[in-house]
Amino acid sequence: MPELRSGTRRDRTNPNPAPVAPPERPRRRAAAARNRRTAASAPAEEEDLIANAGGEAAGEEVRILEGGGEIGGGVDEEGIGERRMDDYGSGGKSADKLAGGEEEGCAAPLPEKVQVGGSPLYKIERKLGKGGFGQVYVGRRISTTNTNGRMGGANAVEVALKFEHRTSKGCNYGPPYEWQVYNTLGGIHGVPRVHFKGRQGEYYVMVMDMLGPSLWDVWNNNAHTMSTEMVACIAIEAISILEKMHSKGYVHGDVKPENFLLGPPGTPEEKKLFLVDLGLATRWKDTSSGQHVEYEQWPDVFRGTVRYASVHAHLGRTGSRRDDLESLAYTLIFLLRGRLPWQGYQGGNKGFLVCKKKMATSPETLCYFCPQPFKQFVEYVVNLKFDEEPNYARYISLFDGVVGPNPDIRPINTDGAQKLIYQVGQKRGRLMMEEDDDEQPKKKIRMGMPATQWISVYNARRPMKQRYHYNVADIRLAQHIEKGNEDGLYISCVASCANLWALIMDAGTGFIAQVYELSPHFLHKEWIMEQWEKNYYISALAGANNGSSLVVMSKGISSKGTQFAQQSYKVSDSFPFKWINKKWREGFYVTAMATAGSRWGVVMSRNAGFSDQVVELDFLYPSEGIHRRWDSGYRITATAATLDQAALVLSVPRRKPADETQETLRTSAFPSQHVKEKWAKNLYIASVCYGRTVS
Ligand SMILES: Nc1ncnc2c1ncn2[C@@H]1O[C@H](COP(=O)(O)OP(=O)(O)OP(=O)(O)O)[C@@H](O)[C@H]1O
Repeated sequence: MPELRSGTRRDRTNPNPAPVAPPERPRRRAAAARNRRTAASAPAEEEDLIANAGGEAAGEEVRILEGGGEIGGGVDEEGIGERRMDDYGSGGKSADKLAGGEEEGCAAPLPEKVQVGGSPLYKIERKLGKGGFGQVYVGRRISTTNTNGRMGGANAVEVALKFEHRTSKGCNYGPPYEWQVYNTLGGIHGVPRVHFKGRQGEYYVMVMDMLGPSLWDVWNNNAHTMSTEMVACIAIEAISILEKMHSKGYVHGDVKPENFLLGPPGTPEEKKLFLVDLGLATRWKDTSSGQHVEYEQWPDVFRGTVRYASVHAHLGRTGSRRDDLESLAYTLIFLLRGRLPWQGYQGGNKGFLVCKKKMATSPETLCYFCPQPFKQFVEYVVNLKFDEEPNYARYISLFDGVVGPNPDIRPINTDGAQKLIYQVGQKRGRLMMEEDDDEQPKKKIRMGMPATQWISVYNARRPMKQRYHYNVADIRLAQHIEKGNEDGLYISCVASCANLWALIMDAGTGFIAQVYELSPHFLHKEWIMEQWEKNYYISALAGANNGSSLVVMSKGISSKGTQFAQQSYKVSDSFPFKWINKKWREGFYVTAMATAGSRWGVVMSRNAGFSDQVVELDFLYPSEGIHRRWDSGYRITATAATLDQAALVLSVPRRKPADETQETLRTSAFPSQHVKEKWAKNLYIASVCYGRTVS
């Protein structure tokens, strides 16, 4: 198991942000819960209540009911629809990292001389740089053994010595995790070679090839500018380095200007590009099976550097090849334009605001004033799927027109890229990549145009009566609910749009009793606790933009439905994933969810009838994630959305339904007509919410 480093954030002397170092991600279930560095931005917590009900009988599962709501959107007058049993016949189926270094209060002084793992003896000279974990110094060889007097290689007169203190979080389990990665990647195209490593006193020391300035240094020393040709050459060569790294099964995980170094000045390698700092590298390909690693999302886990991280990394998705390329795209635009649109955010929710801005910035806006190839590159990489193989050769060829035709006089050595283009050309039986004829046109995301919509989810059920009401004002709620109850229907979901309610009532809930309350609070604790005392549990809730809420609490039938054994809810200013994660470990599952304005309300219950649960959270409808989860047996069981984000909870039911069909719809108006079409196919609304869907 890889050890990963972790620590707390601190500012660097370098004005650029350093990576955030998260604590270990908890293991939720057997599948691929790898150690991660996580960011800890605890949301403002307001409620965390538990109802401990004594022994309600548990039988079969009750469908979990949910609702969500948001403001905005054009809505018309109140509507109602009903599917009766006789409608369609009855035969149908239904950071910054903290290094052990001098300024951080780690008292251990660096040794004056270093000799580790059979290396020559080195005298420590000037400092080359410092990151969140390590500090890097020049080591000058003073022993005379094994020397041929030349620079470079294991016998070099000057080497780079990377020190990590043994108490640094990255060394919790022994030597730094980065060492393992260097074992595989050290010395491949664009990665410096590590010659010796070992522990000396309080420090783990890695002896590596000495390199020159970073791209950030070059940009900084050149009045915060860099020529288009230089950046295009960097693009070309960096893509080829990433291709090589990826071909070895790794993603770098922290691509940024500070981690690209040039060779030492005055040497034949001074124009050669290297990528360093492999402390966040992870495998995208499983070593033994050769398969792509499993897709996961842990919305409170962040790895990398906020400014350059991919949107997927912000959202806690498993790192894959696309993330390095997206970070490279931001690196290039930064070097070219001197600034990225999401710089300058501060405060506890900086990560959220930066990610939101990244999602809201179209490639056109990001690359305004940049030559066309940069925009095309951004467009390609932000549209890559989780396990999609990037077309590296094609990306490289985008920059052909921006760099000079003679590779020998380019500001950056592009040998690696030329080799790659040549190899791919050979493989394909042609020399260059003009095409791609075989590429399907893709639906573009991140158009910089946010939209809010209804998200409705439909499950296959045996024919039953279901009824919906939408655009319901507060005062009309009671009469609809009473009428429904008279007809033998209970509320299964609620939602809100523009301070009006949507109400789904049906005959298939399995409830035996139900109460509800419309309250000006999100949520009304006293009332909920009173009902908990009477063994009612929250079965659906919705919040309006004005802060009011509609909470529905129900009792289940023991012979037909599961009665929750315990329930807990939380209201918070950001999506409370940390809390959800904690509750998962205590045996709770999300059973209802809603939003009021930008606040989230999440209800979790024990004995919920699920064997596993995941969350998909995004700044748009997370289509790719949902399809992946569907393929692995999850079904959406709760939805909610704010104006910024949509969250979908997907669960594996303990009892598999006879028909697992589930469909979703996104519509700008309440899907009144669509619902009828779904009913005709015995698909019934299982969840509905209104909020952010596309951008
Ligand atoms: N081989 C090298 N030759 C010259 N300078 C180097 C070398 N390796 C690292 N440096 C310098 O030291 C700095 C810190 O190194 P590195 O990024 O590996 O440390 P880190 O603590 O893992 O950093 P981070 O906080 O980015 O994770 C680099 O930005 C670079 O300036």
